[in-house]
Parts: sequence; structure tokens; C-alpha cells
Amino acid sequence: MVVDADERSLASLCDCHLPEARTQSCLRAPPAHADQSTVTDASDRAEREHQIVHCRIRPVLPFDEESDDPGSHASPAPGEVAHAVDDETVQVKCSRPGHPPINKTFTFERVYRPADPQREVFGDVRPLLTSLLDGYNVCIMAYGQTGSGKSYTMLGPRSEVRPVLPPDCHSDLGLVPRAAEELFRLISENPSRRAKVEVSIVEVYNDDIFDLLAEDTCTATPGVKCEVLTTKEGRKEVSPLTCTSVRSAQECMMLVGAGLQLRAMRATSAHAHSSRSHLIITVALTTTPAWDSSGPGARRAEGLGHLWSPHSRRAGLGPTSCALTSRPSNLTQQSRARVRSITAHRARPPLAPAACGREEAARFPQSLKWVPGGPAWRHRWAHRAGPRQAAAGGPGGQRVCWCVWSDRVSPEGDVLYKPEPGRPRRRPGGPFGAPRPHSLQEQQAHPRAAGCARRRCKVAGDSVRVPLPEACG
Ligand SMILES: Nc1ncnc2c1ncn2[C@@H]1O[C@H](COP(=O)(O)OP(=O)(O)OP(=O)(O)O)[C@@H](O)[C@H]1O
Repeated sequence: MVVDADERSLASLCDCHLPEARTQSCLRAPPAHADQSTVTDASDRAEREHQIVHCRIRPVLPFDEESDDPGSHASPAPGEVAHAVDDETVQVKCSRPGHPPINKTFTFERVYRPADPQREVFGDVRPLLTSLLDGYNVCIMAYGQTGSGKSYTMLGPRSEVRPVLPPDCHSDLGLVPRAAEELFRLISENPSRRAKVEVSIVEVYNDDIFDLLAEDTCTATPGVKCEVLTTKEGRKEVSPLTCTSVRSAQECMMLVGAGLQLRAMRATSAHAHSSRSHLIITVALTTTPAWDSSGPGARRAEGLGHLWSPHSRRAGLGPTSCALTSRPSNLTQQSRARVRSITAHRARPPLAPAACGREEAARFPQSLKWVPGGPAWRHRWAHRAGPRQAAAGGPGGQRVCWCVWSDRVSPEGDVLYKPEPGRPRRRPGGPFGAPRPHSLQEQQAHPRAAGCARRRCKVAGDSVRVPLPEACG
């Protein structure tokens, strides 16, 4: 596969941006005699193998009936548009006026039916936290059209009083609060590991990036617009983010809740509380062996949670893809998390996915790749650079994406990602296993990472309509 111009320029921007740019460029550059397309193909394939795409079908909700989304008129029975055939396959009924109805089938690593509870979804995320603790970088991203359930999946149902549900509504908690809880539970299992957890929260709104944990020193108001500088080479550079240290899941979620209060929200035709921005929550974990509090034994890994709507937030602007990266490094060299690179990319003005079909589908796999310097990329770097660098931060590359999908799909039904033909649908060891096959030696070093297996579940029935969850008190 040939990298398109935009991606190539993004990749080169990222390379040049980092202090270790020269090394990385060398590692990324194919040998002079190599066939360019072969090298790109191989690295592309390697990256894709670390991207695991799940699909969650949102239940039909009362506001769907009231929606005036033109896409919805194309389908007489919205609740039956998307149908989970089995745990890996979705069938979409496409009916366009004047065309005979057809069914299209899409495959994923895992498909969640509308009735699947939050804990079911989290069951597939849990192993990533073990990997995070073992020094791997992980990234979880929710992608989908407005109202398709990204925020619900990541955070839980929205509460008027508090954007993140209180602990008594545990059954509805989203991935972020559950992950925070699990992370601290794992940390508490081995206190000798001395773990430090830092959180940063960024909102990307139109073309602006806001550090939601920073406080304006003049007005003492939270949420500060980050300065984005364009270097001579045309790279975007962002001022370092605020990283707040947290000691418990509650502290972590209080920060997230405070950050969410600042997010831009507006009613759309799809639903009343549409978040009008992309949100990136980064949890940086630094573990230090008890015998070496400042030396090279310190390891750092990052877990990123993205909420990403593919549509533009402002007419005329394309989507912004954004990567927050922080090179795995020991604490003596890097005492706080720093945003090493935020690369923003403007694509052509997009259409809302409900209307764009094939075009969006074609872009979706690419959009995952628009995260140069992201975990998968770093994994390649660490892997090729040898065990020393890998040991410094552990290979990353585990990335899960929820392509959340409501009943409102395009008549073409082409919103979804479909793995390339020939791509293995399951990697040995499960999709959440180590990013590459582990040798026996490595397995002994990272027994839990190697042992992660995908949790499978069977849900009876294919019902697409489910009642709303009970309101939380
Ligand atoms: N699996 C689900 N079960 C029950 N309700 C859901 C589910 N997914 C989403 N919802 C509800 O659907 C509505 C829209 O979901 P949500 O706000 O998560 O969409 P979104 O994709 O984040 O939208 P936007 O991009 O506009 O912010 C919310 O009221 C949410 O509670």
C-alpha cells in the first residue's frame, strides 16, 4: 500500500519534531535497495495487526423516533437496520429509494449487541490494563457518528449534575471509570512496584486545543487554550500539558468529571447533549522498582482514551486527528509527562458519516493511522531499536477502537471498517495478547501480558430494541 501524501507529510512532521528524530527517521526509512512498497506494506500490516476494532450497536432510543435525520427516512424500521449476526459479524440492511434492498456484512474482532451491558464491553478492555502495568502503551478510541454512543461507552450515561456517574450507578459506568478502578486495583496488588499515576485531559475543539486541567493564572478559571506553534518546518507544536498526579480511582474520576464540565456541549438533531469536541484522556503510569527509585529501572507507559466523532465541528473544516505522545523514558530524564507531539491534520470537508458511506469507510482505517508517534508506531520503533529501548518503556501497539454504531446508518451502510481480505481475524493469544509473538523468555518476563486472552461471551438472541437503562438516582 502506498502512503498517501497527507500521511507521509504527517509522518515526517512527527519524525522531525522529536529530539530523537534522527534515529527514528533512520529506523523508519527503508534501506536504499528495498522496494518502497514492500516496506510500507509490511509496516502497515504490522500496525494494523495491533489495531483491534470492535463494533457496538446502540439500542434504539426514544429520541431516535423524533430525529429528523434525513438518513433515517431511508429506513422504514430503524431498529432493524443493523443486526448482529454473531459475535463478529454485523449485517446492515440497505434500502435506498428506487433500489432493491440489499444486505451488507461487516466483520469485526468483536460485535456487541444493543443489549450487551457496559461490563461486557469492559471485559475486553481489562487485559489492556494489565499490559499497561507491564509497561506497554495502550490506546482505546471510540469512533462514530454523533449520538452513536461514544461518550456512553467511554464514560457512562450523562448525568445533569455530574458528567461522570457516581459509584452507586456502577452497572452503567463506562470504560474510563472502570479502567481507573481496575488500574488502581492492580497497583494495590503489588505495592512494591511504586506506581505513579498522572492524568491529563485535552479537548480538541475546531482547531483549538484546550488543556482542561490547566488553570488560567489571571482569571483563575480552569481550561486553558494551548498555544500551538508552527515551526519553520511546518510542524505543529503544543505547549506541555498539565499532568495531575492521582492516588485513587476516585481522584482520577473527579478530575475527569471536572474536565468534562468544561467541554463544549450543544444539542444536535441526533441528541440533546452532543459533545462538540474530541476528548483525549491520557493516563501516564510510571512504575519504579523499590530497589531503584530514580535509575533506569523506572518505566513509563501511557493509556490513552479518545472520543472521536468523525464529523466536523465547524462548517468548512475537516476533522482533526490528534496524537499525544510521550516517549517512554526513565524518570531521571523526564520528570513529568510532556506532550511531545500533537500533529493536527485537516482533511477535506467531511460529510457526516450517516450520509457519506463509502467515503468515510475508506478513510476510517487511515484515520487510525493518523496517529504518528502513537503506540503502534512506538512499538515498531522499540521493536526495531532492540531490547534496550523496548525495556525502557515496553513495546506499545495495543489499540482498541469502538466503532459505535447507532441504528442510523447510511442507506449504503458503509460506515464501518472492514478488515482487509486475508487479514487474520484473530491473532494467536487473542487480540489483547502481546503485540507480537512472545518468546518463552519474554513470556517469563511478562507472564500476564503474554497470557491475556480475549474474553468471549455469548448473548442469546438478536434483539435490537432494548429498553432504556433505569435512571440513576
Ligand atoms: N448502549 C447504550 N445503551 C443505552 N443508552 C445509550 C447507549 N449508547 C448510547 N446511549 C444513549 O444515547 C445517547 C447518545 O449517546 P452519546 O452521548 O454517548 O453519543 P456520542 O456518540 O458521544 O454523541 P456526540 O458525538 O454527539 O457527543 C445518550 O443519551 C446515551 O445515554
